[in-house]
Amino acid sequence: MVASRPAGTPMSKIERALTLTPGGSSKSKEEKIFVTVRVRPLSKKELVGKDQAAWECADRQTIIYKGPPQDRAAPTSYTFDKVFGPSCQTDLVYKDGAKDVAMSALTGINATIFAYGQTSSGKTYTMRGVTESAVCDIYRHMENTPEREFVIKISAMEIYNEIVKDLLQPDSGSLRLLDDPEKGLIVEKLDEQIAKDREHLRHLIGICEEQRQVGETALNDTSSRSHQIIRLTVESRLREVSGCVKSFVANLNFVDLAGSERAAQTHAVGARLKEGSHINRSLLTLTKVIRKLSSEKRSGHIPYRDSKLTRILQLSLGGNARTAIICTMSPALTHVEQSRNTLFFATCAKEVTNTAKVNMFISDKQLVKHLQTEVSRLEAELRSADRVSSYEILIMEKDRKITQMEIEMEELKKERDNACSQLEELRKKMVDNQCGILLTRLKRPESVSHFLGHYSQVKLSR
Ligand SMILES: Nc1ncnc2c1ncn2[C@@H]1O[C@H](COP(=O)(O)OP(=O)(O)OP(=O)(O)O)[C@@H](O)[C@H]1O
Repeated sequence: MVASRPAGTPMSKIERALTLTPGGSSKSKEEKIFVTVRVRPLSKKELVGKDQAAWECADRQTIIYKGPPQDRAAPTSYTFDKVFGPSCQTDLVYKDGAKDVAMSALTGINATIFAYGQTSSGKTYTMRGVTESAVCDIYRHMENTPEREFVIKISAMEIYNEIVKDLLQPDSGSLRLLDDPEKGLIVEKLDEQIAKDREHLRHLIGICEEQRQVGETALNDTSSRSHQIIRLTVESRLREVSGCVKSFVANLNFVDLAGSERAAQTHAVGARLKEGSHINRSLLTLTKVIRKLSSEKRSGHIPYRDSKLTRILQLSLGGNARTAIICTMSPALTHVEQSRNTLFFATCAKEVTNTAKVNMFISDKQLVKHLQTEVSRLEAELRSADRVSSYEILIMEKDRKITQMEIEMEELKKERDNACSQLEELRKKMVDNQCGILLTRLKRPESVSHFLGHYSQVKLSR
């Protein structure tokens, strides 16, 4: 069975793909997107402006509005898989909100961690920590699993004004998205590098972050103006196995989205305003996709193709991946409208179901080796089959001869029986003839004594 390659994996050595569970059957697991909300502390600016904290985490899953009364229709309480308050460290956000999903990539399951929220709500702050922790855990797992050989590759892109750029090769210009019927979506010419070790991977991630478009807005001095996707491709296979070696291959995406706010709130003009419209187009499509996927009847057109962001992340939105979304928000009362938008997005996202599979691949090299072994085995089988069939022909020939002989014997028996009955008749006739002759003679008296002697002889002979 040939399966599609994880979307966006650059053209690599993997050409043929199997989508199988480790047990061998092709199974997929349905699972809702794991949605968490992180509320950051009030910022210096907010404190100076005497802003008020309008949100509180009531327990580990519920966030409640505790500001002055507002629109009656607006909910005052929201429930998610986890909520993290202002005092929560990123370590815990990672452990409870992303680790389980991220580590799936080590067993061949595509995984994506998103950060969604308005500008300055803490997306980049959160994603940096989450990525760092995930990298540590990946290398720890590799060290603790010596029986498997791992290869970690990294590629990274940003979507800025609906243009896809390579963060590892900033001079490569705008990259095209191609739809491959077998491999899924491909980001053409996207550079992919093999991480030699943990430090090298950290270094490459650092390069990506430096390259990202940032700008100053009214809400954030170093606001990320683009959507950033750092993609780790995790390949692994057992070191010592004979026969066909299947590898686990999965993508692990760390997605730091641009701010979800309205342009007016950032007082954007000129370039920032243009960015805002493009950012919002991508985020608007993301929201539409999430809303459509979360609706009860999921049928109908899902507008993945309306933005680059949703095309690239299609698998993570209702497809073959496990996904966690960390929604970040400011506790400030002044941002309550944006925070409610974020919570509405999070509410829809938690209704989206993904169907993740274990992705197993056989490289061309491995496949050729396996096929050669298989051909040799079949040839040997064929040779022994030849020997078996020559014996079978011999036995069939003998059987045929036996049947022929049986038929001949049957005919011979019949012939013998016929001959016997003819002989009997002949004898009868002979006796009758002799009796006739004797009766004629009996009419002459001199012959009586001769007849009696002869008659006793005939009787004796019968
Ligand atoms: N949980 C937190 N604890 C302490 N400081 C935080 C937290 N979250 C964010 N910050 C601080 O708030 C500021 C804005 O955060 P960050 O840049 O991560 O926001 P963002 O959502 O990525 O914004 P943008 O969309 O504009 O890029 C930064 O100075 C960051 O250090």
